[in-house]
Amino acid sequence: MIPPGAPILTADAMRTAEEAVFARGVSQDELMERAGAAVAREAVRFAMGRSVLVLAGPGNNGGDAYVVARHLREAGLDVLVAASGAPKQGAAERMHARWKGPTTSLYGAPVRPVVIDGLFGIGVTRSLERSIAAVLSELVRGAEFTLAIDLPSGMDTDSGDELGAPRGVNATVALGALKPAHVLGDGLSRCGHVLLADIGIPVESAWRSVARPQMETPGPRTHKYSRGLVAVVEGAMPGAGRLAARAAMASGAGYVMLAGPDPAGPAPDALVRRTIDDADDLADFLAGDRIDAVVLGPGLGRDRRAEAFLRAGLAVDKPLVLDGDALSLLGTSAAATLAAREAPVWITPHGGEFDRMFAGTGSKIDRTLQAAASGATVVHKGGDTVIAGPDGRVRVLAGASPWLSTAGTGDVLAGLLGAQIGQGGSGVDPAAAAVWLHGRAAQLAGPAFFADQLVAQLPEACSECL
Ligand SMILES: NC(=O)C1=CN([C@@H]2O[C@H](COP(=O)(O)OP(=O)(O)OC[C@H]3O[C@@H](n4cnc5c(N)ncnc54)[C@H](O)[C@@H]3O)[C@@H](O)[C@H]2O)[C@H](O)CC1
Ligand SMILES: [K+]
Repeated sequence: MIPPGAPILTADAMRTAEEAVFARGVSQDELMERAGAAVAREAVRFAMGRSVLVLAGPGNNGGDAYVVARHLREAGLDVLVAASGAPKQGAAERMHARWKGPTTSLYGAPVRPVVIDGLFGIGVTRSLERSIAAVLSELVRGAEFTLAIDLPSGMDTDSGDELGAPRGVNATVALGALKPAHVLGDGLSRCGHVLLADIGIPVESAWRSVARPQMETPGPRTHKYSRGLVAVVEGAMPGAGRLAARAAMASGAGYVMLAGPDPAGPAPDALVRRTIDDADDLADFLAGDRIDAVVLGPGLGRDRRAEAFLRAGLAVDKPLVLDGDALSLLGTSAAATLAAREAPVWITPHGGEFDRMFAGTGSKIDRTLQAAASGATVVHKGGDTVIAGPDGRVRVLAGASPWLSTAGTGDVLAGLLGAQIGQGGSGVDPAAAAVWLHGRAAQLAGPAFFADQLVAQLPEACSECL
């Protein structure tokens, strides 16, 4: 679980926010006291009277750990601190001095049922030494419950890559804001439940975790066209287009049309079908006044006709979702092609498609932002779905159901996104709404579902947003 709608800050941005608080006259000691007290509140709840081992490192994460230890001891718990070298300066040294309970060295520490991990937080700059990683892992494995302060020790804060962090941390208290490591990559499995503690640091960020969207119940004057007409272009694999169309229908679109060479096959009667013979025909159809959004790519194919359909779609002056085969056809010229288009466009690549389209460096957030500089809003899918807009805004949905890894769920997302943009909205907002609905429908579908069953859960997911 990741707190929804929460700001995400890099390590540098967090330090800048922290500096601003110091500049207003709050001392480093005060901030560390707040951090330690916030973690201790959670730790007391989880410890339930069991004895606690607090791991304290050499920096400020260790400073927080000494504050936690003091509070837990005052709460009557049996607390032992295991230190990897005493902090030598600043607030951390003063918190160390205030600790009056027993201390042992990290290497001699006994296994205890509750572990508080305060070895390293956002200050990790390199992989943990093998001996430290090994003892940390052993203590966590031996514990019944482990709570990490800010981050599990041994995570790269900005990328979510593990640098020796243990497996098996049950919960992490993020201090002041989420960091990318709470929502990306290895962090998804290493942090456990993520709790966010407000320690009085005002944070501003264009990056946030995805929150439940607000949807509107149709009013008395609403009609099918005002709820958005979504045109889904069908291609070589008609089932994909039908899934996208049905997802749009089941998530609030007023009118959905399926257009292609042979738009037959099983689908609801409410789905309007339109036979399109060639790309010129498609261009004429898509130019129709009433169409609000176009979805192109699911099951499109990669032959010459598919290429011509893609060109026709790109030329249309309407909000456009490109998915699946359309992304493969864009290939390495994606950035240039998308930049040349003036009307809004969303692309929904999974990791493999993304890597074939864009180079880029840095974390998944950095790379997705670089791709969005093309002018497209990019929905970079995965266990950590990163949405980035050309305006620099980022939304991340972490920890969606792993059962989504089945054929057709991407087509469902493309259709959902078509319905969202057909109702207006620009950039990351409709994409975040579509991604939330997709993730929620997957939760509702439970295990071992297939894509059609995901569509069946969409009305229920929508009802939670009204
Ligand atoms: N977010 C806030 O505003 C607040 C954060 N607090 C806590 O402070 C830590 C960050 O503290 P910092 O001192 O910058 O870094 P760390 O404690 O994470 O570690 C620094 C320490 O460790 C050494 N080091 C780094 N990498 C390694 C390594 N691989 N192996 C061994 N040693 C390593 C480094 O040289 C330093 O000596 C943050 O996470 C919060 O927990 C505040 O207390 C409250 C405000
Ligand atoms: K830690």
